[in-house]
Amino acid sequence: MSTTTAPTRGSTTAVRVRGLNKTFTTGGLLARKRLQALKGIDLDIAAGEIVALVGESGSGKSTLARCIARLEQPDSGTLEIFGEDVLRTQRRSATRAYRRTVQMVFQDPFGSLNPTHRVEHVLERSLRVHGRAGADVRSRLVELVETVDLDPAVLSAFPHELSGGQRQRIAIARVLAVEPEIILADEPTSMLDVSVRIGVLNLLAKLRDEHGIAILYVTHDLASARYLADRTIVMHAGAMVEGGPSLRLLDDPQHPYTRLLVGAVPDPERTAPFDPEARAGLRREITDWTSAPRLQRTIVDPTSGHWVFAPHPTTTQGQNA
Ligand SMILES: Nc1ncnc2c1ncn2[C@@H]1O[C@H](COP(=O)(O)OP(=O)(O)OP(=O)(O)O)[C@@H](O)[C@H]1O
Repeated sequence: MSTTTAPTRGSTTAVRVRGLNKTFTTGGLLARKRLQALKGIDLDIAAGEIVALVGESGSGKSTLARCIARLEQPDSGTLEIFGEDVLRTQRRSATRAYRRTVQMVFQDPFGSLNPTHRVEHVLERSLRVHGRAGADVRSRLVELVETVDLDPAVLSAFPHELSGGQRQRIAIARVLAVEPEIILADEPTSMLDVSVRIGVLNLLAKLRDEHGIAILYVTHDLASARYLADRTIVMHAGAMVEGGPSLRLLDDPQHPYTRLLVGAVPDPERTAPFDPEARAGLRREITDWTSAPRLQRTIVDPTSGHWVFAPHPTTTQGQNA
């Protein structure tokens, strides 16, 4: 893709994940522990779509993004990028060719930019490394910083001379220099001041709308998922428990874990307070749901595609009455 052209992939599926599992082994010989970070993940992201992945810390969001970025190797499952089964066809993880299509934006705009180089150098290097620099490098650099809504004057600045929000925009410009079709944004605004977060979210929306980029947006922040993402998927303990169009899902959460997350968001319009007892009740319900003998993906609303991973009706009789 070019940063100036409209979407080219139409409604194609950019990312298709099926049955992805990932286990981490930690500790020494005598205290070895295995942790299943991802349990049978299925996920589709269309070109020109933003999907938010929400859930508490440790639920597996980053691990999933890193598996799609091929920074982690899953134990099993398939990962298709525009229909290509990449775990089979591209044995080596995260090759340069792969990174031309799939790019990751990280949380920390400080850590991701080399402090000793001017912005111009950082962006130019990305263009050259990925073979995207032509004779018109200078105009390409200007175009890149303008795409992320910065003034071309920033090209001569060092990272430390920029604000956090400007730095994250430069990190995104560097990603765009590669002309990716898929961006995995792992908490891209969590280290930024609240006042500049919305600008970065709007930039991601612009990349979806004007450039047709498929975006996986990993966040703790349900309000930003509601604002930005076409669909939201909730992860709990390595599994996807509920998903659907963001507004619908967050307005009518079904899974007790989603209800717990939604209930924890401050809401001046809520009449009843979200008290500790209600929270404890939801925690008990989560345990009942997740330990049910038979769980199934249940469609909540066929029109919107809102679904929840719920106990099979025949297994819940007598529970949670
Ligand atoms: N390299 C690793 N080695 C061992 N365990 C890991 C590794 N990476 C992640 N984990 C574990 O896998 C689980 C999922 O972690 P992950 O970072 O994906 O969660 P997360 O939902 O992204 O959390 P956060 O929002 O805090 O980033 C956690 O229990 C974490 O400790």
